[in-house]
Amino acid sequence: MTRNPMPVFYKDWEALAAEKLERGAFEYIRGGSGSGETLLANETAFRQWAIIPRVLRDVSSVEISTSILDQPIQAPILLAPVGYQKLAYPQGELAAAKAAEKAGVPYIASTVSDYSLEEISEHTPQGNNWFQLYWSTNEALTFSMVKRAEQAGYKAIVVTVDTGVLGWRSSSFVHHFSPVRATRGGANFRKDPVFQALVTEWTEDNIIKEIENNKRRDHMTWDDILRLREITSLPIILKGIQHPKDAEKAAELGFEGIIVSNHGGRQLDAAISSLESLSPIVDAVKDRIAIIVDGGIRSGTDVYKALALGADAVSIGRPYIYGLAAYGEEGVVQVIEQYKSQLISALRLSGEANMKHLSRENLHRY
Ligand SMILES: Cc1cc2nc3c(=O)[nH]c(=O)nc-3n(C[C@H](O)[C@H](O)[C@H](O)COP(=O)(O)O)c2cc1C
Ligand SMILES: CCCCCCC(=O)C(=O)O
Repeated sequence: MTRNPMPVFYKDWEALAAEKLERGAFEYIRGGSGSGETLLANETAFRQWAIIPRVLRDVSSVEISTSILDQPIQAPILLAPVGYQKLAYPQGELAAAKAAEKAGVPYIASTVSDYSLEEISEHTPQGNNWFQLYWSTNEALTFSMVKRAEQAGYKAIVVTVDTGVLGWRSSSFVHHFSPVRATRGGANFRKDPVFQALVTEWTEDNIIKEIENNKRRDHMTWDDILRLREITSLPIILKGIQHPKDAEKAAELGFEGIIVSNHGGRQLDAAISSLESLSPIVDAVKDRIAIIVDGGIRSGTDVYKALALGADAVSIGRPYIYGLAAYGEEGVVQVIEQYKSQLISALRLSGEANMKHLSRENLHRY
């Protein structure tokens, strides 16, 4: 028997990433904001739910492929937008997006990617890529990025709405770490014609200064996002929804979906865990729009619990970045395949052949 050299558990992937990466980079990826309350709560919320197995049901065939935004996907799992992926691996976003393409799941490319949107899509001709938008201080730049995403074949725009100001990133203070400087990054900005016109002198310092000046708007409102509707026909997903009233508003305004997320515990420390946010949001929005949840999803059984509580799909951040740091594209494929087989196993062992039938009745709350 050949020994599988890849880790199996999240903690082991994390430990391997810690060995491979420079300390500041690893802590930037691993860390949360403040004292890490929400980071921890995201994971522990899953431990408060248990699966109640059913028996004597035919589970000889179990299907985990599904669709999201009318696109077929091989599992209800997406790769969350994570910026600066060269920190984890030299081929960064290219390797991660290729892994998503291979595994048949969507890849959400961040605004602050270390490869441009065009490079990512050229490397993944069969990929289901979505674009995550940080609303720039410069609206021409915002809309230019959206147009580039459309032209490069991206299938949805994910607007992150929880990052008007950056969370109190304690690990970055301790390690004095700047991800954009560490990767000499911002390739996606550098490729943008509106951005190019903003940089008067094309030096490294000026480029980074302009990225910092332009990457985030701190006074974005619902009206801004509604203007996006006028310039793109792509589905729009709002990422960073935690309150049922905001979910309700997103549905009323006709957005196609939301990502229930606290940014992996990196923004408001002491914010509610993602899983705890989910049920009230599902109740508020019912089946009107797609609901994706992220934060603390560390195995296929966590995916099962999120689906049973009403999510249509989940996205994962750190887990695949650790796979990327450990073994590049292959590591990311391995992480996704482990989630898939754990989900299949959980469905079989709990007597559920059809994951669409999962409901709160499958779960017990301690
Ligand atoms: C290193 C790192 C960088 C991230 N960069 C972005 C980003 O560029 N845009 C964004 O919307 N979210 C970003 N996120 C948040 C993720 O999209 C996602 O919400 C979070 O990682 C989910 O939690 P998990 O890591 O526990 O799975 C980032 C997260 C990490 C860990
Ligand atoms: C515009 C805000 C920059 C954030 C950089 C990436 C990110 O989201 C993170 O959590 O870190």
